[in-house]
Amino acid sequence: MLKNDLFLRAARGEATERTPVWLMRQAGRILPQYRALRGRLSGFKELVETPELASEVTIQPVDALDVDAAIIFSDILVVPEAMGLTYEMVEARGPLFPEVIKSAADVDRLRVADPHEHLGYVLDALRITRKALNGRVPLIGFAGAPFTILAYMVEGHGSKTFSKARRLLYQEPALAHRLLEKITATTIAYLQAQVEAGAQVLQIFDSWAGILPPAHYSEFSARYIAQICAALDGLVPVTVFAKGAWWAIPEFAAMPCRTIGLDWNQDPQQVRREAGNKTLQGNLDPCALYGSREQVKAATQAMLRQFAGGPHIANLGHGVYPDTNPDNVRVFVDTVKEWRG
Ligand SMILES: Cc1c2[nH]c(c1CCC(=O)O)Cc1[nH]c(c(CCC(=O)O)c1C)Cc1[nH]c(c(CCC(=O)O)c1C)Cc1[nH]c(c(C)c1CCC(=O)O)C2
Repeated sequence: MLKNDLFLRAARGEATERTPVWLMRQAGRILPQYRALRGRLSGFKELVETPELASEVTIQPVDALDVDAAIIFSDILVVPEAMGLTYEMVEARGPLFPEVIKSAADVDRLRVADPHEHLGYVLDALRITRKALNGRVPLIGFAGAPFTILAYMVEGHGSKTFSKARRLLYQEPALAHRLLEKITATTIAYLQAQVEAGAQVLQIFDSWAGILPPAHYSEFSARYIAQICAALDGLVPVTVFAKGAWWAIPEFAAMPCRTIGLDWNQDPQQVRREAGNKTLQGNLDPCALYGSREQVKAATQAMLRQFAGGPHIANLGHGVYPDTNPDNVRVFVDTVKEWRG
């Protein structure tokens, strides 16, 4: 059924004729066709909540960049919204929650969302996209890790420190756990529904993992990611990407996930030693794409060399930055495709 199943085979740990490649945040502002469509709409949320349009921008990078996987166009912040906390996407600023979680009563008011009732627009986008892709490449579904979602729900917006969210872990750990449990229950049902709707791979984004000390990371984040992986075990391959949490690799290695995502600060050989037989994904520095074509090619080859010795899915170490020249993204993709380690 799949014409290109390189990603799925690499995720399962099978040998592939070449390394599969895609980019986190490939659907979005690096593509002029995305910006053109986005410019005709009222805002980001209209795009996310209109399944036909979300599907269109999901497929744009498959056409324009020739990547080996599509990632459904959505956002991790649809989960807090489904639980009862609305977000706004402020132009040139980022996400904003007009109301935040401050007290036990706030946590009590949140619901464990039924994905069919509250996230039907994402499930519809997955169904439409799966059909439109017609087996060209696998479709990735995703969600934020519970801690990263808590960070936005408590802080209310992006932050360098997320100190309000981190304060909660010290001052009211029991309340933090109650919130994390509700987010986890919602996320499990949501990811299972994504698979039913057509997602063939799932990725969990723990974008703010790196701000926690290791002991807090185990207690407030890894523990819930493990529950999610256990609930999805046997369904589809799951990738865990925890930016900055280099110390947590042995913990991820013990989870029933298939792939571990690396950021650009991590050493692939070191991770291979700690991660057993997992597939590794990553990890070119997104800023390497600001170089010349020759520099991009050399940096990509150097990255590929570092992943020798086990299954690898090539990617950046975090999402592609909006001001990246798509021509250089093509050089990255083509260099991976030509590589025969
Ligand atoms: C932390 C996080 C968010 N969202 C996401 C994360 C985890 C990944 C990461 O760490 O980068 C995940 C996400 N957000 C988006 C996708 C779409 C699929 C893809 O990867 O191409 C994915 C997988 C679309 C988006 N999500 C957002 C945009 C840009 C909004 C626009 O088009 O105006 C897109 C394309 C907005 C967004 N959404 C979020 C922020 C902080 C912002 C503003 C900053 C930014 O623009 O990157 C929250």
